[in-house]
Amino acid sequence: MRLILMGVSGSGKTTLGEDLAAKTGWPFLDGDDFHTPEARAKMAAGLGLSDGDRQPWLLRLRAELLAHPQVILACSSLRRSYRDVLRVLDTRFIFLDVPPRLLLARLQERGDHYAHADLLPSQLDTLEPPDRDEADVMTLHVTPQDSPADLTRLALAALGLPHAR
Ligand SMILES: Nc1ncnc2c1ncn2[C@@H]1O[C@H](COP(=O)(O)OP(=O)(O)OP(=O)(O)O)[C@@H](O)[C@H]1O
Ligand SMILES: O=C(O)[C@H](O)[C@@H](O)[C@H](O)[C@H](O)CO
Repeated sequence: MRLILMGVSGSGKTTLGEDLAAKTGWPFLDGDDFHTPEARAKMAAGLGLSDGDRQPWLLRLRAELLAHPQVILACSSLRRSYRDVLRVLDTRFIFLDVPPRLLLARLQERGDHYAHADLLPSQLDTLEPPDRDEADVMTLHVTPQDSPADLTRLALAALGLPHAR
């Protein structure tokens, strides 16, 4: 399975991805590591990326997915058209749906990252939640009470994967 963790900045993709990778032994790729320096600088300045900025990045991530039949990828995948680029054989998505207030609190707390809270409005504007026909997307409605361990358990159960390696 190629598992893609989607959601806006601060939704917890990296946290969940690293935990799932530790549990499953599958490799973990973070979409953040594939941005160009220019794209990072733009986001660090609080400016959202355009479709044109994201296109080469999505194509790089698609190539990574094709090269890794069993992998966990953190990628915001905000628009339907972006998800369609990432849809290769045996792809599943988990959408981390987090209330904006919780996202804001997390991003204000997080220090060591180029994406700050000022990027959040453009992330939320760009987000297209999964359409009804996107049967390969499973949504996790995250509350402030859900610890990383809770979300890992829910994700593993939803995917039908064993809970421990
Ligand atoms: N379940 C959780 N409970 C509490 N805090 C969390 C949870 N998941 C993630 N966090 C915290 O929220 C912040 C954002 O998480 P993370 O970096 O994993 O998000 P992300 O979706 O990968 O963000 P980005 O796309 O900007 O890289 C981090 O400081 C992380 O420690
Ligand atoms: O599509 C996007 O705008 C980007 O993927 C962003 O979401 C960042 O990569 C990330 O979320 C911030 O670190």
